[in-house]
Amino acid sequence: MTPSARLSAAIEVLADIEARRRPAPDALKDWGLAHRFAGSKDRAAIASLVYDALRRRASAAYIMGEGSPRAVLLGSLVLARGLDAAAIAALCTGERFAPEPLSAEEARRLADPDLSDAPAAIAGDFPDWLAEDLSAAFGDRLVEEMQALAARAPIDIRTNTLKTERARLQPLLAHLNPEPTHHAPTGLRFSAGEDGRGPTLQVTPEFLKGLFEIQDEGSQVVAALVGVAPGMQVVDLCAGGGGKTLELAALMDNSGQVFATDADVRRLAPIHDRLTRAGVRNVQVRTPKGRGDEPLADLTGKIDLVLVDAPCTGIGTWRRNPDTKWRVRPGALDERMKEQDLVLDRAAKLVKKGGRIGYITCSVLPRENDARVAAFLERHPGFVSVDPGELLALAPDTLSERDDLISPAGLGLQLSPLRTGTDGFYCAVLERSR
Ligand SMILES: C[S@@+](CC[C@H](N)C(=O)[O-])C[C@H]1O[C@@H](n2cnc3c(N)ncnc32)[C@H](O)[C@@H]1O
Repeated sequence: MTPSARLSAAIEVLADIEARRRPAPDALKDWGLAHRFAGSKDRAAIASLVYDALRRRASAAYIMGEGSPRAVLLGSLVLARGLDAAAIAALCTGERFAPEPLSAEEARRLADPDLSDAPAAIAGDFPDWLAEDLSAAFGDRLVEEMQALAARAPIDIRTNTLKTERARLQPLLAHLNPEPTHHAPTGLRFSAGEDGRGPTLQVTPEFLKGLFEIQDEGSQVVAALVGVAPGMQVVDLCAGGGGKTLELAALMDNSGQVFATDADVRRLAPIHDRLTRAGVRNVQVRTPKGRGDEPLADLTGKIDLVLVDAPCTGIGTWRRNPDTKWRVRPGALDERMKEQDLVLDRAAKLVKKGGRIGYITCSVLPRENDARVAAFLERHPGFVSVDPGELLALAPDTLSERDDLISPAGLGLQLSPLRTGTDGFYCAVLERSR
């Protein structure tokens, strides 16, 4: 396919997403099935155009003066890819599969993309209804923070230290140009190429041998801050597919015990293969046997550390999942907050005296973060929150002096693309004092 034909295809996919309110991956898959002549490079390039357009949907519509799929796509070529009006006009020839030529109005707007008077929700590309929450999170750096969350994300991996070390892994992947991550001690980072796509790491022999896991650097950092150590009895209460379980096992050097579970058995299912591939030997998976089953009943009051990698809106991962930002609704936020309270209450039962809960979200909203911790402390007077200064002391050297990472109500730490070059992650630790 020509670059112009890919633009037309991306406009078609954006129209489908809008008309049928579909998740972007589903719409892209359908397009691929209906256009089997398109090769994998074409499909990847179209996906990248669609994701760039979704990342900048509000600002692209603003500079173009309208929100049609074509306008958003054209606007995003300027905002996300730095193309100028002449380059875009050269792609929009109207010939064969190319988009129609630019109108005079489109050409004028593309030549002068001005966001200086745009409201914060437009300049920062986020839904209006979240303005208050996000202002509470970021104060006068709101627009800068949100623009960083609307940029493309690199791909990070975590070296599986049960099998190798970063200095040995990096040369094996040298053909893909990884750089050591700035903060996480065992991470490597791959930049996205010109088209916004990173390397397909899952097909490398090193991945298949379990030498690394794909995991954002922020996720790597927060899981290491909750104070896990070899020999501990640990519960990973929201283990899902096991991303953090694998990191816990590595940090514990395969000693002690991790009990991994999740309310959703389908999400938990892939964990078994991942544990095997990674050479993990200290994890017991506890799969619930139907609704209402408590597979951890025998562990009440016995656990040193319960990791709560809580269900959340995922706003901190908007760089990677830009369509979710336009689909998240206030009702979903309310639901997630209820689940967060429930899962924290469940964790409280498991912790022994002097033991801890590590509460993690990939959100930047204080209502999912500090406010949930504060509400938990109200409900559970036997717990205290660990001073975030102590968490910083455990952090890699590059972060240990970063008081600016302390969350707005001072109960935890907040990472973000602007602050730490990672996804947006929150982390707080609660200790059982009696
Ligand atoms: C952020 S995801 C976990 C991701 C996972 N830890 C990883 O690193 O790949 C949150 C998980 O919480 C689970 N969950 C929601 N409510 C729960 C509950 N009450 N108890 C246990 N798990 C719950 C969801 O099914 C979901 O898999």
